[in-house]
Amino acid sequence: MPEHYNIDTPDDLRRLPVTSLQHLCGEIRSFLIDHVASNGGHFSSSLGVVELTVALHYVFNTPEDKLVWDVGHQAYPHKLLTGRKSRFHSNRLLEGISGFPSRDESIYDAFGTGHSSTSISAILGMACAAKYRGDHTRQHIAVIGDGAMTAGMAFEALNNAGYEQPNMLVILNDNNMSIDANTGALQNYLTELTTGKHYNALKSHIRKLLTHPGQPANWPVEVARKLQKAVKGGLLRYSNLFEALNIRYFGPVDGHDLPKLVHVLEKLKPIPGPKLLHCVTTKGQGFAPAMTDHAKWHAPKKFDRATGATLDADTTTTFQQVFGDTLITLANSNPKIIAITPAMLSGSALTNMKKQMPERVFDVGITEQHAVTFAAGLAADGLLPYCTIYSTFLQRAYDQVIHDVALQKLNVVFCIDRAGVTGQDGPTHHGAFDIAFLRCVPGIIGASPMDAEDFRDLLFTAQAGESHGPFAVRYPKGTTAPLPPTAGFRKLAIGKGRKIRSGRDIAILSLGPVGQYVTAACKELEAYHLDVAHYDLRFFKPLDETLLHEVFSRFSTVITVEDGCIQGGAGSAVMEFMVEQGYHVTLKRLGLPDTFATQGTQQQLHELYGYDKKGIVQAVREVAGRVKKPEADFQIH
Ligand SMILES: Cc1ncc(C[n+]2csc(CCOP(=O)(O)OP(=O)(O)O)c2C)c(N)n1
Ligand SMILES: CC(=O)[C@@H](O)[C@H](O)COP(=O)(O)O
Ligand SMILES: [Mg+2]
Repeated sequence: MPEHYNIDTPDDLRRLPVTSLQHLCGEIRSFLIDHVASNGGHFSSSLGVVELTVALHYVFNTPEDKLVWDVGHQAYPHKLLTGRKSRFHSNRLLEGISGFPSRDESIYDAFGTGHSSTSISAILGMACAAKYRGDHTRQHIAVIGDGAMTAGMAFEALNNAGYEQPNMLVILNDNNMSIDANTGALQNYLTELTTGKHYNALKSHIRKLLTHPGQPANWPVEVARKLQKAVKGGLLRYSNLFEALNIRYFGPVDGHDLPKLVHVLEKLKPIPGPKLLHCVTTKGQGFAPAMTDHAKWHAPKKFDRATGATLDADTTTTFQQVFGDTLITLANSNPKIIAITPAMLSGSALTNMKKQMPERVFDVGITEQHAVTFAAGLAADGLLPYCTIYSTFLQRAYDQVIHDVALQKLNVVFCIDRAGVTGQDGPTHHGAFDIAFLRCVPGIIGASPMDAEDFRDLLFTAQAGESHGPFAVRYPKGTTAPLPPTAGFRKLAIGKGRKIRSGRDIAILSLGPVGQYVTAACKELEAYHLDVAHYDLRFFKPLDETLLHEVFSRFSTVITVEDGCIQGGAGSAVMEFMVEQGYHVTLKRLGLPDTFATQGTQQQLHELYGYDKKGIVQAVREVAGRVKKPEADFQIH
């Protein structure tokens, strides 16, 4: 940030002459590039809205006027201008500031975001609240991207806004990109609007016709007036999607032309009712590599700012790679397999499959609810969809999982990516709840692999048999030991776990890759003369009752470990079994406590919440009475 401008708050900004603003934008960009180059984070969306952010805080009276950033991954310039410059070095770090707007963090963050397409509903709520209170002066602004605009929620809100008619401004930040290429008919429509093919051409034809020197003079005044009214109220209105919803459409405007933006926003300010300003920007503006390879620069890791080369390139195998490769292999031998992603094509490692078999991969936009019901439709017609959704985003489609898939016993494979803590995106993005919200759904099969081989086998098993209804496989973001070179597929028995290690003193039941921590902990516990048995549950539904009977009849102390919320999770399922079967043993459940897990690296969070190797060793020693339990289960200093 510019030392000589010394901008800490929008008030400082508003004291600058409009002519200084472009220079300030350059300095903000430079700061952002430096910061993300050394720390990683969301990048190109923020670079794309620098001018827009400056213009909004310049023209509107934030924080009194309300400003909501959709998704919030583009809000870094907003954070820098609203008092968080000095703390920005801690962005996304444990105990640092959030990478997204957060009401806990700043009065300038009118609404917390992280998940997409909530901004119009939220700002409409605030605008209606102001109207209800009789406040007709406060301004309400939502900034939403073209990707976020593809979601049903955005249209539900527009539908409502066009009816309620409160004072609000939606800024459609159209950079013609989602994380990957934006898909869907809306994108084509927006491109038509920006290139002026239809709406703007029609507008100017009509204007010409009505102002033609000869014509109107020859028409009776009344006829000309009626014609004008009809054209504006009908033809023009219904040729624009937003106008048809009773929302005044303005634009397109160049979102990097700062004086123009300031001028347009000033003009829009006094216009009552809901308005939409179509703003065209370039994702990654100001950093050449990010302006071309958009997907790569959406949220890069550390990089060399001079060359754009990635630093600390990760060469380890990830669950995502295993998923992408396995699905291609399975699809090659099973023509029924179809992949679906709601706008997370590269994040879900489906890019190669899309290249190899484009007609079998559907990127349906940011539409989790639709994605699930679309999968249900494909399944109802005999295909086998692998519906790949991040755990946190699946929360949106809960009713669709129940009503459209499970109730109809349709064969949909839910590939639940980013299960467990996801890291620096923090509480909005952790996959904490899927076990708890899925395991109460009748008939669903729910599994989580401990390693890459098991993962492949589960994906194979989900298509290798008779009809099974919904089959969910949850797996985390990140690294796994690579597959053995000769690994073939094994069909796994549904609802069967496995014994990893025998032991006499205590049994640990784990679900998913955290089983690796358990393996390491059991070894370490030998040094404390504790002989610990380890079982991999593999399935959280149905539970392996035979295995559980064995465990509860042999051990008086049992610990469960999972990367998910404790309340309602796999450990809770085990506890229900124990109580229902009349076993009386000491049971300790490790996982995420009853709080929204904070941000930090995955490793830091596993440690913080006590289910990494160290936490497991500690828990075993505590329940075995070898060490005293600390005061609190977990603490954030
Ligand atoms: C409900 C939900 N689904 C998916 C995502 C992941 N996601 C974050 S940003 C993004 C793309 C948004 O595109 P757009 O709104 O155009 O913003 P841009 O990245 O282009 O600035 C996606 C898919 C999310 N945050 N929330
Ligand atoms: C803002 C958002 O929702 C995405 O950009 C998300 O941060 C991607 O997460 P991954 O990096 O784990 O794909
Ligand atoms: Mg976009």
